[in-house]
Amino acid sequence: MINTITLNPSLDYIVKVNNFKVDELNRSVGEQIYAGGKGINVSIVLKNLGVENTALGYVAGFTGDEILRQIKEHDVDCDFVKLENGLSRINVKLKSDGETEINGSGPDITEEDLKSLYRKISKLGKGDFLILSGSIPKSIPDDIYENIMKALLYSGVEFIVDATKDLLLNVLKYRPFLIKPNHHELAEMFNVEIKGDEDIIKYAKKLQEMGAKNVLISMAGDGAILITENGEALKRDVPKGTLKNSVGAGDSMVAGFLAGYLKNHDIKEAFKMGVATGSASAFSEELATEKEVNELLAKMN
Ligand SMILES: Nc1ncnc2c1ncn2[C@@H]1O[C@H](COP(=O)(O)OP(=O)(O)OP(=O)(O)O)[C@@H](O)[C@H]1O
Ligand SMILES: O=P(O)(O)OC[C@@]1(O)O[C@H](CO)[C@@H](O)[C@@H]1O
Repeated sequence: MINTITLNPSLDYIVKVNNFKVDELNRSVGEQIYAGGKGINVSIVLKNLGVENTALGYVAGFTGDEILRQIKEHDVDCDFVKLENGLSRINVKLKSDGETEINGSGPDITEEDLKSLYRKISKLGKGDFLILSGSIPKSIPDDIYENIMKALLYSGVEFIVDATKDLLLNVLKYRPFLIKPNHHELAEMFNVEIKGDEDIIKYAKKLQEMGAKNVLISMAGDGAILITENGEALKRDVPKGTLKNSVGAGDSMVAGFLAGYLKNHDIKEAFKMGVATGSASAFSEELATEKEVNELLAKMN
């Protein structure tokens, strides 16, 4: 069983504005609304790649209803805790000359809601993967990811964690199967300036020493570096293509990596599939489809 947890899902409101100007009325030239949040994106891409999985987390209000409707439209199983109050957030992704994002803070989650989530994950066991992705709402204690992993420590569940700063650093002792910070997040975690691949490898290896089994550092259009469980450092460039929408590229990479790994447990194939899937999403308005991923895979060595 593969499960994703999105503690703070969103509706991503993608709005395109030509020559956006602050302090003026801008009119959009295109708008889309997609269910988002990192774990949900991972779930949708896994499903697109033929990997059955269940999306877990919290939803609230009419925005939560729309998030669930869209997840079901993607044919992804879901088992969210529905909050009694508040609204799932709307995250604004403004596309003009560059990409500007405003992510909401999300609804309040009570002790009882937390217990409901723990009840759902208590059924997981050996051979299952649990993907913990994204930020956590302010009302949840910030050791939630490590507590979830601690609760499942002897269950045999493998964890994938895509989070930043302490949220990520604090789970390393529970030996996640995979972590995927981007190179900016890596620099931020060690409070250093990263000047090139050598620095990336050096600090990624530190994360491995702290407990992570496989460390995948994404670098947007510059590809990715993987430190495998046996300490090998691998680098991949991205395939050629035109950037259309990078929102969810990192989540797609995580989904692609896992889908690739599940085929025959070959970590190099997983890496290749991760890069192809991240790029396929970056080259598409929506999240990558299997066809788009296969087209890029065919172009990669
Ligand atoms: N401009 C791009 N061109 C080609 N591939 C890209 C581009 N941006 C992202 N990708 C692909 O997606 C992967 C993950 O991208 P990135 O490093 O931006 O992740 P991220 O910061 O977690 O992204 P996000 O938070 O937007 O989902 C990259 O390693 C690459 O394979
Ligand atoms: O606020 P978080 O949880 O860090 O990130 C949320 C988010 O930006 O991540 C996804 C892209 O990776 C989007 O679908 C979503 O809006």
